[in-house]
Amino acid sequence: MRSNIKELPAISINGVYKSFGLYENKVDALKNINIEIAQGEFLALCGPSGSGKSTLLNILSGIDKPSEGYVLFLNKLLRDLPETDLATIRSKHLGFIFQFFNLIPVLNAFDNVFYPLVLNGHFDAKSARERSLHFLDSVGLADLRDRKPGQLSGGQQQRVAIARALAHEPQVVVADEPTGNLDQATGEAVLDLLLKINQQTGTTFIISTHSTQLKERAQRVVEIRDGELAYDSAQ
Ligand SMILES: Nc1ncnc2c1ncn2[C@@H]1O[C@H](COP(=O)(O)OP(=O)(O)OP(=O)(O)O)[C@@H](O)[C@H]1O
Repeated sequence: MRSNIKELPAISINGVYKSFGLYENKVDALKNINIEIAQGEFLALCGPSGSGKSTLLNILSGIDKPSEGYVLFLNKLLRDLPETDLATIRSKHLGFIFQFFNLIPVLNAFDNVFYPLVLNGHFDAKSARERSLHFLDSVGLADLRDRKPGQLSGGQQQRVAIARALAHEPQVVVADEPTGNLDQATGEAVLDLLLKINQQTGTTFIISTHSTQLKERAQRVVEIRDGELAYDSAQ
């Protein structure tokens, strides 16, 4: 059963259009996007500001719905799922990493990883504690687990966010500009970490980015311009 699941594409995006607003305010953010993403891929999603990258990430992770077309996530048709099922998919199979880390400032590093695990209802406190320690250790932050985000550097905060995104061992990690708020050296270290995790665990990564380094090192590069697929290194 598990081996069949492994052979399915992680995500299949089919004829996706997305518009915002109406009449003279209408913005066509995505136009006929077709992308199949295999499990284990490390994909950089590129394009100028406003080209539609965040819109596409929101649609492929079931946060937003396409105006037309459909997305299969691990062979499930997101369009037809009720919000409770979408929430379950997000909490079990997806991890999110953001440009501004989105850590909870009053919680220390450990609790920023631990609480989402407990609250998503898939782990009891004991296994959530073990997972939190394990994943903080794997991003090199076990010793700093008692520090709050304000007592950590940008790179360290992003490592906490990566541990949080990975701690439930999702099949797919979606990252929106994960190195966009980091200096070049720190951004490169975070990229090294993401590539290492991808190679060690086979987790699929879909990363929107303006970073040349990330584009150069990604297994696959997809570029969107004005809402259209302009380039796909896999084609
Ligand atoms: N909720 C919304 N309402 C109206 N327009 C929107 C909305 N979200 C996005 N847009 C528009 O859709 C287009 C694509 O935006 P999107 O945020 O996906 O671009 P992006 O490539 O992620 O940009 P950036 O690199 O600056 O983050 C833009 O013209 C944007 O203004």
